[in-house]
Order: sequence, then C-alpha cells, then structure tokens
Amino acid sequence: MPDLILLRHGQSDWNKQNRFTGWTDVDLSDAGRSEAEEAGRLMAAHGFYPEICFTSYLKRAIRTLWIALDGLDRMWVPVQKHWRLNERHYGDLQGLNKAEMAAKVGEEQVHVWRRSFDIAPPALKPDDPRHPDGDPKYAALSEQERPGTESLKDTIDRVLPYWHQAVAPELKAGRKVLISAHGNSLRGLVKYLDGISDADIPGVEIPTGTPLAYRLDAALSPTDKFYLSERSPSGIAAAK
Ligand SMILES: O=C(O)[C@H](O)COP(=O)(O)O
Repeated sequence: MPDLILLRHGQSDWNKQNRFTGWTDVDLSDAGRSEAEEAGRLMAAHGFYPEICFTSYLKRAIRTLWIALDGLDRMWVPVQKHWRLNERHYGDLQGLNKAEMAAKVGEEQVHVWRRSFDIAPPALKPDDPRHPDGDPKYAALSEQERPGTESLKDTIDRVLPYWHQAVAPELKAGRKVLISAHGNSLRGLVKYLDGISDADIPGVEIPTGTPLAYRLDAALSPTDKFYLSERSPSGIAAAK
C-alpha cells in the first residue's frame, strides 16, 4: 500500500493545444477529466484512500483532485491548497505554442527552456497582465514570492519548504497523502525524493493523470516507487 501518491493533473485545454501554461489558470479538457476519473479508479483498485490531500492554486490540479476524490467517495478528506505547489512559472512563454516557438527559435532553445535545471525563460514585466502581481490569488504573497519567470531550480526552491513544513509531518504521522499538482512542481519533488542529480533531471517526465506511488520509510526515504497503472493491485483492496 503506497504512503504517498503524486498525481499530475489531467490533460488541460492548453496541454491539448500544446501551449506553455505555467501559472495560467487553464481548466481540464474532456480527456483530462477522464484521466482524473481513471486516476480515482486506480487508487480505489489499489486500496489507496488518502487521509489528507495537497494541491496548488490552479484549477487544473484542483479539479483533478476533486474528480479523483469523488471517484473514491472521499470528497470530505481535508485538502490544503498552496501556491508553492503551482506549476513552474513559464514567464514570457506563457500562452505561446511550443511547436511554433521551436520553429521560430529552434528545438534546442525550446528544450533548454523546458528542461534545463537552472535556466529560466524570459521574465514577464510586472505590468504584464499575465504577471502574478495583478492576480488576486497571489495578493497575500510578498513581491519576492511573485515570480515573473522560474527555472526548475527556482520551482524546487519554493516547493521544498512547503514539503518540509506541511506535507512531511503528515507522512511522519502515518497519514496517507495525495498531492495533485503539476509536471514541474512534481518533477522537483521527485528529484528531491529520489536523489536525482541536476544533470539527470532533464530526462525525467511525469505523464498527466497517472498516479505515481511511493512507499516511504520512517525518514521518508523511498523504499518503493511505481505508477499504479503499471502494477496490478495486490490482494484485496483495503476496505473503504
Ligand atoms: O506549463 C506547461 O506548459 C506544462 O504544464 C508543462 O510543460 P512542460 O512539459 O513544457 O514543462
């Protein structure tokens, strides 16, 4: 039985359109909703019933969590939302089509923006309507906390304090935890949990809507890791 499940949101409308999304608050596509339903079914089949859930401030992750929890008949489970679990901020690329950008600036440059560890895309100016400064979701954040762009390293630097402060204590208390978040905030967590090097993290991809399970020891080091879809449920699923 997993202790922790990391769930990247289901396909969003902008995933479908192949657009850089980042902190843009785009909803799930119909396929993304189906992926979230399947994620709930898989968790039930494996007997994984979360006792506390964490998600970002972005509706594609929140809705994925709602749909999965509905499938588990666990909509009552406590949910903590935090901006620190948001997708990596994609700066001035947000809204642009990834293939069109590759045709314009080259595949290599787009790969650097998407997968390099510490290179951030061009930053948004604070008066840009896409900048978090103008978004009420982020009104309580300090100016330094509201990014105009982020590298994966920047993303990890704001995700990990939340992991240590909010998530780790729940796992240490023995509670089953589900985190519904984003490709790059979850790549950051996976890098930390699995001790993946800066050089190797560009090769790590996390698919949408596919629950990634961890078993953890008392120090929260992984003892097992697998996608639920890749392993058949062992024994009888735990009673609801
Ligand atoms: O923000 C985005 O565009 C996606 O959620 C993640 O995109 P990536 O795979 O290009 O990092």
